[in-house]
Amino acid sequence: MTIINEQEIAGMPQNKESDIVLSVNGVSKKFCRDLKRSLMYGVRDITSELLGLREKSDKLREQEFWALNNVSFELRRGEALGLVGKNGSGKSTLLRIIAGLIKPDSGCVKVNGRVAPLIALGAGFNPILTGRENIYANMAILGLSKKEIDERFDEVIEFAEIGDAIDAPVQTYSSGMAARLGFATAIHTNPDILLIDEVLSVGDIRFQAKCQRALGSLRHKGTSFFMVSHKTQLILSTCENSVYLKKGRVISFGNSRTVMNEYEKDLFSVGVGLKSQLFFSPKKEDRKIGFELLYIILKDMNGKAIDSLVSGKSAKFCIGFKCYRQFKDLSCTIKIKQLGGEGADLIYISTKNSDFCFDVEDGSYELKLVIPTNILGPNVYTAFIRIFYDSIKTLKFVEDFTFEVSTNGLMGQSQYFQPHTWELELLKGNQ
Ligand SMILES: Nc1ncnc2c1ncn2[C@@H]1O[C@H](COP(=O)(O)OP(=O)(O)OP(=O)(O)O)[C@@H](O)[C@H]1O
Repeated sequence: MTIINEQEIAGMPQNKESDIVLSVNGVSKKFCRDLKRSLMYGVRDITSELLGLREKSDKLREQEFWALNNVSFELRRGEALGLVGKNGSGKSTLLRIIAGLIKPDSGCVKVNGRVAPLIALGAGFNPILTGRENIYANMAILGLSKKEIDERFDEVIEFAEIGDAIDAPVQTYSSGMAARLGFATAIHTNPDILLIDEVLSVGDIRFQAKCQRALGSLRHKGTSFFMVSHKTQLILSTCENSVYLKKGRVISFGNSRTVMNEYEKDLFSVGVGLKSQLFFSPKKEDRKIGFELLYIILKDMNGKAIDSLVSGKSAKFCIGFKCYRQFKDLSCTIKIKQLGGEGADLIYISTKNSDFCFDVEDGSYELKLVIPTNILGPNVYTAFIRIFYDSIKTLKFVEDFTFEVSTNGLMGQSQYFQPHTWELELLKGNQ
């Protein structure tokens, strides 16, 4: 595990015991892959616990695995801590343990204050109770008195914007409505710690913006966040520090930018290098519109597929597609930015800007963007590709074609490759 020097962490309060609102110490949790076996182990464990025979075991039984393995970190008052890791790395399990929904097999979680979970929104609701009843039940579980709930109730329903549905059973709600109510309930408990599991991707854009504002004002009041997100941008803009989990273990903990770099390098470098090839399986709707995107591949100038680009070298960005009818004025735009990088696109290329819009008939095609010199420095990049016709009608877009640019050793620390030649002239006056 890499722990980034605390002095390096910008804006992080100094390590005072009273500042720590959440401390996770050596937490491990095992699960069983086989349901029948899992039930059998469960019954055995409960029986031996009742008989006082159960010992905490650090051994795995058949089909068991560690979903979390000796996880430790701390969250300070007012801090936003990100939690990243590939699918299945144990993020939700960790949040569920912190929220007290499941027990760890070993280790402990110390919480100093009130924890409000925004986990699988709406999941905490009882479906047969009404929205109103669920607000009371949920807020009471989080430790609010009846009087406190009465005082906040109107604000909760105003925030949730679910109108008369407040007196209907939650099982009649759409997932968006349940999400609104879940969010409104959690933030109005004035939590010390908010556990957020990809919550901001739920609901329409206007509601997401409203959630962002509400979260901003909670942070001003000193609430600490522990948030899971697969969105690099969100983690970097919200969280000073992050935890990177891999197969249940903490790989690094500290400054978000450093942690995200490590995570993304792992995610996209897959050992020897990221294979920059995307193949798409045909979808029903593709046949309906008459356009099927087949693949996106990087190739060298001889047409051989390559895994990454090299700074200063030539390459082709190849997009394979199949048309089932005629399309006039087919166009493509490619926007490239550094993975996890903020701000504007580094490169924007459009067939329109090169007057290269074309008509296609029924058939298979490969559109090649020929790059005589790759100016990008060594790093991982992501491309947004859009294919459209008749100037504006989108046929397909691919949001995250990720590729790596490596160096042949000549680039050093340079961010871009400047195509160049050198000249030496002997000046006459010096003769
Ligand atoms: N109740 C359970 N019984 C058995 N295995 C489980 C259980 N809950 C989670 N797992 C397994 O534990 C591992 C960690 O799961 P978890 O949901 O915590 O991962 P995650 O990082 O949140 O994944 P994602 O990003 O896909 O949400 C996975 O292999 C998952 O299949």
